[in-house]
Amino acid sequence: TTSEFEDRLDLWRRGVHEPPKCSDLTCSADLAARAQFARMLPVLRHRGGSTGVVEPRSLIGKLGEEYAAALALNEAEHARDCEKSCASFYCGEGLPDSTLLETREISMGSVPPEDFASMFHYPLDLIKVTREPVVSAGEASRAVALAKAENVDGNVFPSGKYKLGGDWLVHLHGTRQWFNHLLERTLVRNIAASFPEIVTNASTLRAHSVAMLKYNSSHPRTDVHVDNGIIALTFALSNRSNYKGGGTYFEHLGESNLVEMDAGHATWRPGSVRHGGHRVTRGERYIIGAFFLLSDRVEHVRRLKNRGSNFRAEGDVATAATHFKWALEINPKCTTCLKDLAEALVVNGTLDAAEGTLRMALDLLPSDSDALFSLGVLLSQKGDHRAALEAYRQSAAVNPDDAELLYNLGLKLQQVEGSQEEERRMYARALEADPSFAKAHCNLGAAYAEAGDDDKAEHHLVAASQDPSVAVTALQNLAMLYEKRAQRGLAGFGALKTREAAIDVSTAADVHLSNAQKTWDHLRTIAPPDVARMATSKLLSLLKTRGRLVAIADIPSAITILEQATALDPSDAATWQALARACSLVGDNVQLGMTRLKDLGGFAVKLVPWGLPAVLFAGWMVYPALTPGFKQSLGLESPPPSGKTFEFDKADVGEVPELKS
Ligand SMILES: O=C(O)CCC(=O)C(=O)O
Ligand SMILES: [Fe+2]
Repeated sequence: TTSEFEDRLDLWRRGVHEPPKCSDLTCSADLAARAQFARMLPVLRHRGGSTGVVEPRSLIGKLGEEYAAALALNEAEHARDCEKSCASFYCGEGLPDSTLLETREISMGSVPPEDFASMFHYPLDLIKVTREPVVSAGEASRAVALAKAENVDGNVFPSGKYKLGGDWLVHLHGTRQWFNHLLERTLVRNIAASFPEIVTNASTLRAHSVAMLKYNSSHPRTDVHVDNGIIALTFALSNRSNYKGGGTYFEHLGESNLVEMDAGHATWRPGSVRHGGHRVTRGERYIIGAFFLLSDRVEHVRRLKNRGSNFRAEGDVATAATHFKWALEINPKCTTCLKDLAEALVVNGTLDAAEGTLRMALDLLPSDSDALFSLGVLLSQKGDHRAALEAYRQSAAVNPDDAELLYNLGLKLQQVEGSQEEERRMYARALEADPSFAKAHCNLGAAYAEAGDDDKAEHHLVAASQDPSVAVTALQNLAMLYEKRAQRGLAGFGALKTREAAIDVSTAADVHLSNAQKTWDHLRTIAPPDVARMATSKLLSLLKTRGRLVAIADIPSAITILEQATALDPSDAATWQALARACSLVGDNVQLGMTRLKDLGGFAVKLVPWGLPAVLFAGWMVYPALTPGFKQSLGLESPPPSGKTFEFDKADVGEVPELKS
């Protein structure tokens, strides 16, 4: 029927070339899978999508001398990179008798390659996956062994915010030799044959940025990203039985369409398709990733964009934006250029223009989780929190275990919907994705503290306090948490009838107060001046409370504590008074207490109302003196003053603010 035909056509355009097998039971499942393919829409909308692409040199008249100079710089860089490639990697036509491998083809989605876009045509079935292995599994495993002998595992390899094991092949001499043979034997001719639109001759391929990468459960995945070359290769070296998870993830295809390859298989594709190494949960997965240049074609779009990013990194936003605009003049559908430009516009404060630019990127590539994330950040900055929440939600639907995204989503859920449980769930998911994510620890700790789950709150706040980026907020929350615990322990203290009971309760509460003291003290040493001042005043009031509380069981310790308080603030009369009382009780020797107090200096004489005979205070400290006045005089009728309001603070760490590209 027509609708079946359309379904199949949709699937085919998405690279699913074999129609779903339709027995009664599986048919509905296939349709459900197809429903997931709503990302298909832009392919239809942007059919014939390379319209507007312009030959770079033809723009010199319009864009002027600086642009012409930038193109010349691109050409010089390109020539240098090609030369460098041939110094390390095979440059030649490949063996003439190497047979062409059979591949299956998958659509790269709605947006053609960023460079030479007009040369490609829909359905853009440009992701090639081998149907037969390029080398045997045995040879692949020997290559890994060779690289291991060359210490490939000794290095950490960053991919955005994630890390993998692995190393560049230029550092692994033997492995590089093996790879070069492979280029010569099969890869060069096969890759060249896959892209007749742009590869004039197999000898124009120039490999660069070639690395062996290792995934395992501690280094599980890459960011979703684009590769830095017109053509990219992923070569699988481990059998699928060696690991769980893994595979190459293409964002426009979704998690249910991973490209999974056994050892010896490979995929090659345009570098600009958004993809990543999918999460490995067990075992080890080795691959080689390689990018290719074409010696007779300069990738002006990619090079302008990269140079713009370099200017951006140096803080020159205006020049960066000019480069992104130039790249967009050549190819208006360069989505990474649009995202980079949006970021530059945000820095310039032109938020509406930035939003328009981001929405153009999303119109071309609605499944771009980074563009959705950036839109969320942008809308949040514009104060449209509900729309920001929606953008984060959409981003999470595409990229469900991105730590920063889940974290921002958690914040926004709480802010917009007041949903504390959902908020905690998102922070917890962010920490599953990245257990060392300090902001998520900080806010999850605060969220648990708000919910009254003290143990979990303490665990996460302690973890966050180790990281300088959030330590100030985390320590503040942690100190308040300890005070809150002490305060809870002291509830009903005023009604206790025996000294023993009072000692039990106060000793238990003092564990928390002593933790709070250490925490405020730590905070004082690391915080900026205004927070340090606040921490000092908190510490002071805490010491006064502790002094009174500890005095019930242990007056000499109370004296030490109160002395610390007077040292912190010698102008506080009440502290001197409490110290005088405590001193006067040491060994029931009022005289000693008086002497001690005088020794402490002129302040005491000035501030303590000596009209009251110290001897009268003697009775105060001996619990129980059962009159309410007695307890009041200790300041223990009500909970400790330093912890009356608990507003756990998340605002300081805020949303992750960077727009991504
Ligand atoms: O591990 C994969 O499958 C993808 C790795 C990757 O991003 C690449 O080879 O460029
Ligand atoms: Fe990649």
